[in-house]
Amino acid sequence: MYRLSDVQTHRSEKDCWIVIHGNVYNVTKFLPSHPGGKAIILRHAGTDATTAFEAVHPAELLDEYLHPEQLLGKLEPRPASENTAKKDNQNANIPEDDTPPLHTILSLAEMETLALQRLTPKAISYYTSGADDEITKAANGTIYRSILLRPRVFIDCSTCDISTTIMGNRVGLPVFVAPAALAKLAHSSGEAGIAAACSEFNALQIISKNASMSVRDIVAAGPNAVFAWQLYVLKDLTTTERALAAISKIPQIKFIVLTLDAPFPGKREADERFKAAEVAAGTAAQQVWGTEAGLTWHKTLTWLRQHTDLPVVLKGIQTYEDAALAAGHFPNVRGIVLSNHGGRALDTATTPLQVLLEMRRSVPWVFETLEVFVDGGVRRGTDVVKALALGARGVGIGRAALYGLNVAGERGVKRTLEILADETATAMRLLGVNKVDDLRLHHVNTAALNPLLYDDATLAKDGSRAKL
Ligand code: HEM
Ligand SMILES: Cc1cc2nc3c(=O)[nH]c(=O)nc-3n(C[C@H](O)[C@H](O)[C@H](O)COP(=O)(O)O)c2cc1C
Repeated sequence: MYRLSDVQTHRSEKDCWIVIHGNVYNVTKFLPSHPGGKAIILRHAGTDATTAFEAVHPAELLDEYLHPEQLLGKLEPRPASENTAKKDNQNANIPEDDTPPLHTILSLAEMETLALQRLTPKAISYYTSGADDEITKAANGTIYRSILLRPRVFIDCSTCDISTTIMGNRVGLPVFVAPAALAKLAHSSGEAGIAAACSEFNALQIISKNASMSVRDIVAAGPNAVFAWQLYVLKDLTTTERALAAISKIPQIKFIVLTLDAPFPGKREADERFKAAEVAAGTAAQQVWGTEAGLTWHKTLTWLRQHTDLPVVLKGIQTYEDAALAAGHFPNVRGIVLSNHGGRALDTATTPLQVLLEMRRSVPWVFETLEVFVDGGVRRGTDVVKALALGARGVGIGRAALYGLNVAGERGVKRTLEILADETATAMRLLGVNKVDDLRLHHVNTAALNPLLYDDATLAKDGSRAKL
């Protein structure tokens, strides 16, 4: 049993103790490998960091990342009046009463503008940043504007059904919430707020491996939502295997999404600058990455099959060759997400929409074998119908959900999904389409993008499959 005064004497980089949930931890060795940087932990060194920790992390993370010997023992209970736990106001928002009536927010762009006025500087640098010059981040969205829609007339569109299925699960709309870490930086309701909003639409939420709340709490908040769980394979495989075993006991999780486009962190300068400013005396902020960089097709997918019976979706596919490799070879792989991590990983990488078109051109058979999803830059219902017409089964939003969450918690995400659902239905009606499956290639003119597509003439001619 330790007293707080004992803990207070260990507050340096060479000797750092913190208290979380009444337990005293020696985190000295963990400091350099903390993915959020050492500075933020050092700010709480020698204190009770429970409030700060809970503001961004679920309790499970402690067992996952810290070794048993780093748990030193219990903190002597103190009367509530003496509770010195630091109140961390890093996630403080402008009070929600300042939020305009949500029905007056008409577009995702407006929601984003509002969020950017409210989010803390930390959250802005973490959420908005893209890699390097943010060329891919911007292109993900602008590329949708190069596709023109081809509406048909004299088609009865008095009804319009935007529901569909994703990996065999009925969902109320073809838009899903992509996995994004640390939703509590946007709003205290965190990923549970997103789940509750998804529940209203029977929508899919893919829960990030780096969610700020426990998966059980998230799924409990969304009784009518559909859930998948996103996986980063950690360097410590046993820890990942334990996490997969825990997930398999949560029946609401319908499939696993393995993210592949970030084997190493991208250079997100806005975020690095923020972290550097947090670090004392100009010490450079290190890039820290806890995920395994040595994943390969056979080794990793065979290993994964041994640890989960759930279908697997590969996220971060960025070429038609990899789409082809994913199809047909591994029975557990049933889907792919064309994604470049919202422009957060490799800058100037191809946009998901181009990859979708390249797949149509070079490996159209993949659409019969796998469910294909896209994410990145989706802001309008017209974006959604374009991706669907080209063969995507569903379209993900990342930042847009976090912005809605920031503006008004669950209600803000609900409004975000409502805007996209309404815009999607309007676009379908005006195109002369009354159900999702009727959106077809002839509804889009993609000619302007032809010069921007990767041209592998040989493969296109003989139609041969990419080799493993
Ligand atoms: C001591 C146990 C802790 C563990 C095991 C831990 C673990 C992690 C992990 C795995 C991430 C990665 C999330 C991502 O990349 O998206 C992360 C990020 C982060 N952690 Fe911790 N953490 C700990 C303590 C703390 C404390 C005490 C704070 C204080 C507020 C904190 C604040 C953050 C923040 C703000 C991030 C954001 C990541 C970023 O800026 O890139 N963590 N932590
Ligand atoms: C703040 C933030 C955190 C993210 N965290 C994850 C993550 O933990 N796992 C993952 O697979 N993708 C993550 N992504 C990528 C998203 O799943 C998605 O691919 C991307 O945000 C789509 O682009 P958009 O933000 O333009 O919609 C994150 C994206 C953002 C913006």
